[in-house]
Amino acid sequence: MLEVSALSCRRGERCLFSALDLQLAPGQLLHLQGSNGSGKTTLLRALCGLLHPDAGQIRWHGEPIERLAEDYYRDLLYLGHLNGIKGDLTGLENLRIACRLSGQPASDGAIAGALARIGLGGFEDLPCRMLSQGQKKRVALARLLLSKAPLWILDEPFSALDLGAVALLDELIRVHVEDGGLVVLTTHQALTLAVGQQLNLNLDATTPSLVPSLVPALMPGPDPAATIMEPAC
Ligand SMILES: Nc1ncnc2c1ncn2[C@@H]1O[C@H](COP(=O)(O)OP(=O)(O)OP(=O)(O)O)[C@@H](O)[C@H]1O
Repeated sequence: MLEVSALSCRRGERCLFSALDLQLAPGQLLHLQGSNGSGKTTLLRALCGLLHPDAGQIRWHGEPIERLAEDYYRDLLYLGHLNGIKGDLTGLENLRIACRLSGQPASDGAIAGALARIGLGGFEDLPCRMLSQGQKKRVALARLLLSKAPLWILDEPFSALDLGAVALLDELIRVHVEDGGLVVLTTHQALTLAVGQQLNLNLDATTPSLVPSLVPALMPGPDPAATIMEPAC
């Protein structure tokens, strides 16, 4: 169980969100939405322990994440929107390092298998700077196939992907949630993915609130013409 209580975050002079409460249980997905600059990445980084909130607490299985430290990071797979891919390394080398750093080393055979499944068979030994944006994204997403972490935090995982890769990622997320995993993700698009237990959180709301949704889960997207509302910190 991931629990957020009374979380507040400022960046510069702006209060991005305040007094935010949420709970995510095994087998649930949280779709985080909001306009550009509303604080989605900030919230994800706070959930990963990469950024200290101004107030509030984040607990994993009842323990504050800063106390759990490595025990929390072992349970967490975070894919940021910049992919975390080193251009001078091959896909295989990038994944070998990422798996080791996450405490779950993978064999080269397993990594090559994951790259093949994600549509990069034959590209394993190419430096990633020579891959297209979508192919780099696929290298990063191959970590989903190699990780045993129950909690996936994914920042814009669908960006730059073609239709085939979107369908594959939909499937990976759906199976993970059905198997009792937890997923927090951001997208600017409506989510086509259908999972049984989906929550939506829109940071554009003055007081962000959690909305459980039916399947398929579609929340109205943010209105680009809408005035940006400042939550009170
Ligand atoms: N290091 C920083 N110092 C000051 N302000 C920052 C910093 N990082 C981000 N911000 C500001 O915090 C706000 C929220 O940024 P964030 O990246 O969380 O938004 P987002 O909702 O993920 O946006 P997008 O949809 O464009 O990716 C932005 O206004 C941004 O300028």
